[in-house]
Amino acid sequence: MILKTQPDSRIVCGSSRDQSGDSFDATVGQDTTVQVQKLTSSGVRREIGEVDKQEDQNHCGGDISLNSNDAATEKGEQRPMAIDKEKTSSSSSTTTVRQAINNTAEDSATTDTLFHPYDCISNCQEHHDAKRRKGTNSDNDNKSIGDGHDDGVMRKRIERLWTPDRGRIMVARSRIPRGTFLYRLEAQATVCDTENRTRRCASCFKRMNPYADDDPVKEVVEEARQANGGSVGGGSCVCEGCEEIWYCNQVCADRDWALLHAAECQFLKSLYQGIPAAVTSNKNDNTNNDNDNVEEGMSEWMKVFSVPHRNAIARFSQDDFTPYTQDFCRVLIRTLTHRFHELTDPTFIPQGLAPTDPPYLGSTDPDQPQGPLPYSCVEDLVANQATYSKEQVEGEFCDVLRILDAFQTHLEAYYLPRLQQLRLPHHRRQQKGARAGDGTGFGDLPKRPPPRRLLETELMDLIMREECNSFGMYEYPPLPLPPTVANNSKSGYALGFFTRQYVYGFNHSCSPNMFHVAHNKHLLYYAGRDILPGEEINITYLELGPHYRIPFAATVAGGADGVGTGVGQEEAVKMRRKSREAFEKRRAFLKAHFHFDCGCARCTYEAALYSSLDDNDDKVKRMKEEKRLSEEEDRVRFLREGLSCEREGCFGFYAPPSVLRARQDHDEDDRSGKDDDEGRPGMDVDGHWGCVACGHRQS
Ligand SMILES: C[S@@+](CC[C@H](N)C(=O)[O-])C[C@H]1O[C@@H](n2cnc3c(N)ncnc32)[C@H](O)[C@@H]1O
Repeated sequence: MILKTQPDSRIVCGSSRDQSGDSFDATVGQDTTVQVQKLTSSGVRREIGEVDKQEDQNHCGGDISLNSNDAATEKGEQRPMAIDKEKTSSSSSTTTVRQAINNTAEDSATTDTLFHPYDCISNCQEHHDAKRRKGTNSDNDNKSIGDGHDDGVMRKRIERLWTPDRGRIMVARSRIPRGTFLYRLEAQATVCDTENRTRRCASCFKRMNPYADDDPVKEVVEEARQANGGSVGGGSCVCEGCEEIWYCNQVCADRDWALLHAAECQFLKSLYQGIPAAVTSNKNDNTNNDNDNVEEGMSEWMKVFSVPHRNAIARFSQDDFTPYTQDFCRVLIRTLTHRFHELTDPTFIPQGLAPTDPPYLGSTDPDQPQGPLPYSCVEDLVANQATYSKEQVEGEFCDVLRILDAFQTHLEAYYLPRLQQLRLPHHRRQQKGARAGDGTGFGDLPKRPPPRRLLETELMDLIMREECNSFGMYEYPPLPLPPTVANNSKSGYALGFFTRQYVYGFNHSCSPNMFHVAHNKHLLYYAGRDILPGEEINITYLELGPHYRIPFAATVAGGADGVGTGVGQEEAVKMRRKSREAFEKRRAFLKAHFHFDCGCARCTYEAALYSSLDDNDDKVKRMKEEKRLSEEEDRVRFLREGLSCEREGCFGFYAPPSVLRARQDHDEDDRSGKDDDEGRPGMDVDGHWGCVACGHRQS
């Protein structure tokens, strides 16, 4: 593959835009109605379509100099005015955030007003289809998203409020019964993680030839799959262009090519396969130090990048990047590709869910594309700028920023001029020839101006937003746990950057009421227990399985002081210590990975618990306090245990039959539906909750 561009191509930077950050105006009315209005440059509430399009078409010349030292601090997040703290602070898992909500007619939940997800789906589907038939689907095009999502049924059931300590929160407006399968969601951009690039299809994310020969997991998985009558591998193929991205079959390869991969293919190739060292070392070195492995023109092409850009690219290819940073880069490359498509050729964006469609529209059909949302959605995400260390910003983030900036150059200089040719699948390109004037139509390209580039400050914001809003997609190893995963609860296979409000909108809780499980390229959401009107809806950002499944305090304080659980004092102290360690570990994990101090109900409760014990030196008093707290904790057993699978060694959690079925549907490998002694996931979905990992039924 030859990459050529004008040697004098310059990197063009965009017109500067208001970077002052989002601001909110939150007021609490007499009736305790909380209105959160976004006054923002990046546009959630406002009708931004026209404005942003216009802005994005403006671009001005000018060399970009990469100096991102101050990028992280450029955009300070303005915190909105605090709303009534009493109404928003949560003290228990069922805290009513907004009492007034309960009293309105539409919220007084009776059984028949409770929504069943499939009712919603069919209603929305009809609405959507009707619009399509009338050809009015485009009426969504310029609508803002965010609150714009809240149409129809969803608005009645879940709303978004603001709290000063945890930002936007999602609150149930009516009861959501335990087990309700709420929706199936696709990310803005998803990539198979580095380890799974050859195991999972980069388009549908189904498992292909699953494991390397020397991987001990292979045997276990293979056996289980064969027992289920599932097929393994077959028909997988690698992209002919970069030879880095794998697909389960040619259809997936062609689909991904047309949607995304054409834009990134050559760039990924240079990221993975490297560029000649001589080119990276001297900006002014115009000699062609062609390395045999480098295709003709490649080094010429790389000269459009500045030395820092080339060095960053070289670091990626020399494995100076951790696998996670590589994945992180690729997911952002895909996000930028979507933006580029949106701005150069909106008709090209597949007709998936419109921004204003409720996200569960696609629930019944996992093959229905949900499509990426407009880039303005990304600008609505939290970035937690102040929480990153200088080293991280100036090191890893800066490298990623340079790679993303180089990718923008690639899109302008290489991809845009060849847009139509490149979108043809490889084999069709060969047939068509696709030369200008060859009569195929594919070579006659209209000249388009490149869309406005993202500035380096915007790129840095994007990187930070991805850090706070991406979710690992995990699969659960079958029992018995193979040695490689014995100490590792679950193994990630993909990284998804979620911009849909109904994913990123949910805050974390260490005692969640909503659960999600990854299935191929989707996340499936369901209510883990009854969610009451006014209750905040939370998911968990971390593994709440065995690592945190600790004995609850009723047993902890039992035995010796007469609570009667049979646990001796020594044992009780040990358990208490374990419980405290788990608390500290969780908080440290959330701080390190998601950049916030957890303020969930469970952490608030436990923090108070441990500090009251610390303060209490008197032994008798302390034991009394422990007993009191233990009894209290007993009531919140669920908070500790969640839905963790009870089976020894299993890291899964229980899901309702509808979710198990959804995982099974369209999963060719599991189609046989055979039951298996080891309880493979989704094998038995006859009305019982089962573990997503081992299939064990909840007792
Ligand atoms: C995926 S976003 C969730 C939505 C977010 N509240 C918003 O306003 O966009 C994740 C961010 O929400 C905040 N957050 C989520 N759960 C939290 C919790 N339990 N305690 C404090 N902050 C939390 C943190 O700033 C975190 O980085």
